[in-house]
Amino acid sequence: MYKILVINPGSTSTKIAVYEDENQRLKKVIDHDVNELKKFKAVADQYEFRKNMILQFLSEEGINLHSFSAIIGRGGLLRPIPSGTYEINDRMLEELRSAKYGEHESNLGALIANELAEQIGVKAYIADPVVVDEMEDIARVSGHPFFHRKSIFHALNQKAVARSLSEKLGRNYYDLNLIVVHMGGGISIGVHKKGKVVDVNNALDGDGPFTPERSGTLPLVGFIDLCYSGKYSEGEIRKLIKGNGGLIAYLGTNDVREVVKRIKSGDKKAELVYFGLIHQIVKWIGKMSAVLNYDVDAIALTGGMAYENEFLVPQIKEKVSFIAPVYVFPGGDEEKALALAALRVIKQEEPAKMYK
Ligand SMILES: Nc1ncnc2c1ncn2[C@@H]1O[C@H](COP(=O)(O)OP(=O)(O)OP(=O)(O)O)[C@@H](O)[C@H]1O
Ligand SMILES: CCCC(=O)O
Repeated sequence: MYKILVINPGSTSTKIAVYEDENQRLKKVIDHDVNELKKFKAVADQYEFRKNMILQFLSEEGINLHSFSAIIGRGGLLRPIPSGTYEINDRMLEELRSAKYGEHESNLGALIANELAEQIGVKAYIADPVVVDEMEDIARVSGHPFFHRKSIFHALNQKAVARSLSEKLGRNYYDLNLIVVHMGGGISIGVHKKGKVVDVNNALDGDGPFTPERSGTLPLVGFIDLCYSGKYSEGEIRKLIKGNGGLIAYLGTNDVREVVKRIKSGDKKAELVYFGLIHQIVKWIGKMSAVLNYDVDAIALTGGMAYENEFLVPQIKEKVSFIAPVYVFPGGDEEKALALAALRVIKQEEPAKMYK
C-alpha cells in the first residue's frame, strides 16, 4: 500500500489530501480570508504560512509525516510543457522560487512538497501544472505581433474532469469534443478537442470572464488611461488584474456564498455584479463552442463556484444547454488527479517526466 500526501495551494484556499493507493483517506479545504492573504507582499512570502497549516493538519489528524511513500504538489508557473507527472528537480525549484515565469499560489505546491519529501527521504512530484500547453497555433494569434496568447489554465482539474466526463459518457476522451469551465478563484474555459486543449483563455493574465478576485478582459483603452493616470503604482495595477479585481473590487468579498446571501437578502448591486459574472461566463462558453464548429459533445462545469446551485449553475444551464448537455463536477477532482498521477509513477505504470 502506498500513502500519498497531496498539497494543493489555490488562490483562495489550500487543499490537503491523504491517499492510500487510490482511496482518499482524508481531505481538508482551508479557505483563506482575503485580508489574511493581503498581509503577504509576494506569493512566495506565504510559504511558511501555508506549510505550517499543512503540518498542523497532519499533527491534528495524528499522521506521521514519515508514513508517506511520496508527496505531490500542484505545479506552478514554469515554461510551457506537455501534460504529465514531473519529478521535482532543482531547476524547477529555482524557477518557482524566483517566480521566473510569474507569481501563482500553485508555485508553493512544488516548493512545500519538495521540502517535506526531503525531510523524510521520499520523492516529490507535480502533475499537469497551470502551464500545460496544447494550444493550436491559430489560437496564439493575439491581434498584434508584440503579443502572443498563452496557455495558462487549471490544466490539472480540466484534464481530470474531462476524463471523468468521458468515463461517464462511456466514451474515449480522445474521441470527444468538450468544453470544460473551471470556476474557482480564477476561471478558465478550455476547448478539449479530441483529448487536447487547443484553445483556452489565459486565466491568470487578464483574459476571460472576471472572477471572484480577477478582472478578466477589461476595456483596453480605459485600462491604458488608468495606467498613465499616475494614480497607481505598477504593483497596484497588477493587483487590480489579479487579487483585487472581480467580485472583490465590486463587492469587497471573494466568497460566492456571501454574494448569494446578499442577493437573497435583496442587495441589488450584488445581484447585478454576480449576474454580470454569469453573463460573461456564458459568453465565453459560446465563443469557445464556436472553435469546435458548435460540434460539442458535452460541457462540464467545475471548480468551487460550481457548488452554487441557486443562480449560477441553473442560469448557465438554461443558456448553453442548447449547445450540448451540461454536467456539473462541483469542486473538481484535483486532489484525486494528483494522487493518481503520483501512484502511476510509483507503480511504474508511467515514467516521471523530467523538467529541463
Ligand atoms: N459551496 C459553495 N457554494 C458556492 N460557492 C462556493 C462554494 N464553495 C466554494 N465556493 C466559491 O468558489 C470559489 C473558490 O473556488 P476554488 O476553491 O476552486 O478556488 P481556488 O482553488 O482557491 O482557486 P483556483 O480554482 O483558481 O485555483 C470561491 O469564490 C468560493 O466562495
Ligand atoms: C491559471 C490557473 C490557475 C488560477 O487561475 O489560479
